[in-house]
Amino acid sequence: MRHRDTDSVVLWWVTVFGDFWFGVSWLLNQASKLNPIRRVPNLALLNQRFDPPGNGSSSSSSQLPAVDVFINTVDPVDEPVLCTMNSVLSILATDYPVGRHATYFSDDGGSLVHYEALLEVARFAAVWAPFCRKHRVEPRAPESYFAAKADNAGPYAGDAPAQFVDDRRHVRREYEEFKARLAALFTVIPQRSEAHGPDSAKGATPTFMADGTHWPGTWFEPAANHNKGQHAAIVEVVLNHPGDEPQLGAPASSENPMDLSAVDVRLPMLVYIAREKRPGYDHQKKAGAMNVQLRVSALLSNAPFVINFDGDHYINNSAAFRAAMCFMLDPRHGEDTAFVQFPQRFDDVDPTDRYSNHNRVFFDATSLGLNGIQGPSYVGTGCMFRRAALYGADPPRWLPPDGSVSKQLSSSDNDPCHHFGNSMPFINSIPLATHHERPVSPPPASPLDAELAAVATCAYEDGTGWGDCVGWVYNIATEDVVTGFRIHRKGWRSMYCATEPDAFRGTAPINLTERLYQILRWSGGSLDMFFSRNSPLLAGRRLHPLQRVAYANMTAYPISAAFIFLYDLLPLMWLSGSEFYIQKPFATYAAYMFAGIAMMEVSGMVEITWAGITLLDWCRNEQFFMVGATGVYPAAVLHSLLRLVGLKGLPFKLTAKPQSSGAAAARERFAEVYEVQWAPLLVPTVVVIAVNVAAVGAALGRAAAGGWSLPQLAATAGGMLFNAWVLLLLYPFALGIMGRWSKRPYLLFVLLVVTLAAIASAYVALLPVFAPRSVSPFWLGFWSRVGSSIFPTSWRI
Ligand SMILES: O=c1ccn([C@@H]2O[C@H](COP(=O)(O)OP(=O)(O)O[C@H]3O[C@H](CO)[C@@H](O)[C@H](O)[C@H]3O)[C@@H](O)[C@H]2O)c(=O)[nH]1
Ligand SMILES: [Mn+2]
Repeated sequence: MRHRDTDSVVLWWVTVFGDFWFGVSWLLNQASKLNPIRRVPNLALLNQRFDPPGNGSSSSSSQLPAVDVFINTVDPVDEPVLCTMNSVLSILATDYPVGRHATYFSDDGGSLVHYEALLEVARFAAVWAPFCRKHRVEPRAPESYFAAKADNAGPYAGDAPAQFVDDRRHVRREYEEFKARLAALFTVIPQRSEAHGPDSAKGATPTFMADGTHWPGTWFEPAANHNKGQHAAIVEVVLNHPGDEPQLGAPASSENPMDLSAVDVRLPMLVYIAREKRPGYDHQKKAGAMNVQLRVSALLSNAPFVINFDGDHYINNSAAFRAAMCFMLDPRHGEDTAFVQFPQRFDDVDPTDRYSNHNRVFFDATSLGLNGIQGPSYVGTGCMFRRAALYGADPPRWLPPDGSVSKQLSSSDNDPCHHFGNSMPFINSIPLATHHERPVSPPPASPLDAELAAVATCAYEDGTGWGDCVGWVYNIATEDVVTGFRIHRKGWRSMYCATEPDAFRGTAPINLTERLYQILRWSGGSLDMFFSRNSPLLAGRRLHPLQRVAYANMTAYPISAAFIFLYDLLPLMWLSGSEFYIQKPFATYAAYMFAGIAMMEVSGMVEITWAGITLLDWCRNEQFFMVGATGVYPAAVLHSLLRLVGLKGLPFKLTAKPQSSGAAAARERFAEVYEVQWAPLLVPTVVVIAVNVAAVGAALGRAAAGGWSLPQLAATAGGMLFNAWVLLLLYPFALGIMGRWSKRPYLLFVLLVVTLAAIASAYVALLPVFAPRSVSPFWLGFWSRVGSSIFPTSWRI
């Protein structure tokens, strides 16, 4: 490399360094894809060994280990209660031995609506779960089940085809009534409280439960000790442990037209939890909620396995728990497997997936690459854990020959990581949680109410290892990636499990601004992790070297954006009109560059073809990375810098959920795609678009004014390719800020042409004033944008 111009030496270094960084990240990115592995669970073998046929899900002789299911929500309105309750129903009806799974519902809003909705769920599930078992219907979330077209339903799989149509009609009616009762909760509860009248002593209107007592959680009219950030801990068992013996239902009768005489009608255990909230405490959002679930469930059912998902995700394939068990119980790697991650799949994403919500490249290619190393990262939902691994145990393969996981966890040395808090029943439960052969705990003999509330208080975790080396990790926006990492660095492995049909499905933000806030949280959290004690660079030797590389890439990727952003703004210099000189790329350089681009594109193609992803998915991924890189990732870098100097960083918010209640049916589908919500986060990308459009317009003007020789024109055209490329990558963003107009995308092109013409003529008019004699720094863009335009990303965007 030769460089003769001293004027632009700083820029020269920036681009050299930037391109070097892109090259290195590309190479590192490839490193984690060297050994992609797709593993398929063998359900037949699992059932044969642990749940012999003939017994079905009603078996009491099943040897399948117990599972505690965690589900989280915050607010019955922001996260529509119907959607959340559908998730709960899909769990209660799932195909797993009824006595061997228990559901822990965490309500961070402390709302009576959620509690009473669960009571309604318990009532409706008495019809729904037996119906699903009898006719083996899928999916077992009623809203999705009834919404599916009959021709998508697949062949009938149950034992009573003759009764199916009648039963389905009956259950559908019941479901409609259930929905009406759910919707009514928002009026019934305030009316009930109104009827009781205000509490004269406190001067507030309490929210009353059906039995006439005060609800200990949040009140409709918040009062001291009864608002969202301040209320007592509540743990209520909604459905108790059903016992291990199957209970057949009643034959059809006039009251109950569904014949259940051959169906197990038990329902699995269901528990409502609202952890204590106190002002001044950092409640650690979802991670804090799940650590409470971990302790409460330990006291009640203490299953050796835990599966967690978000309130807006439901079980779409009721064999999901069994599929995960195939990996956990596998004699080859099973006992060293800490978690089994399923891909996240989404309903209700607009058909063209404008903002890459499906993240196909990450879920269908990258994750398989990781699966061939030490395993996929944890992505927050649809993941089954080994409880002992969450408690901070070492995997068996790293234990001394005479050690065992349970021995290690119960050794109470002074290690703060073995400090689980001071609940003796909890501490006693720890060694038991490692034996998965153990049948599920019977319901506790002595009343545990006080203990249950105690482990759900804020103060319980003070001075313990919770949030640090026990449970889900705190003080970070992406508790998921870092929690998975903490487990990997101990030497555990994880498994990736994609099933057909999808194991879980959920909702995703399809509005541009919401989506950008989501990736801001992810990228900011990831970068925080990179600069924290949990940095992949600081992990010990138990972390596989390639896994370390993958984690480094997965957490440091926002840094690349700093360069991309800069490159995208380079045309600005040329617009300034002052003299500027940059060396042209010489022929050999250009040849290498094009060969490099071709190689990267081809390897990308091979990758997506192997993974079975469509070209559109891939383009969306590239496009959305560029959208992120121009606004969100620089913001994430800023956030991390603020945190590094001890400031608070950016605030992160709950991802908005599609509001499916009420008039939704009448409303247009995917309406959120067309909503424009202005936010500062949008501005940098708008600037990049403006700069690139202006640069192209100015170049056209210059060409029209006859300011260039033919070779110069050709060179400019070459440089403009890259402006066009940037604009093409930002196309979804441009559609996003057009709002409803984006229903007619051709308008965007009309607008583009008009703008270009306007800028070109303005430039021609102004040319005599500024009279630049410069050589186009498109050259700069030309060679330095090599990296930015093709920098591939396969991380979660
Ligand atoms: O104080 C809180 C905040 C959130 N949540 C729950 O956490 C889940 C995820 O929150 P959401 O705002 O929906 O985030 P998403 O962007 O949809 O979540 C993705 O990204 C998160 C990491 O940032 C992961 O934890 C999630 O599993 C993953 O789906 C939801 O069920 C919430 O109810 C709580 O329980 N308490
Ligand atoms: Mn979500």
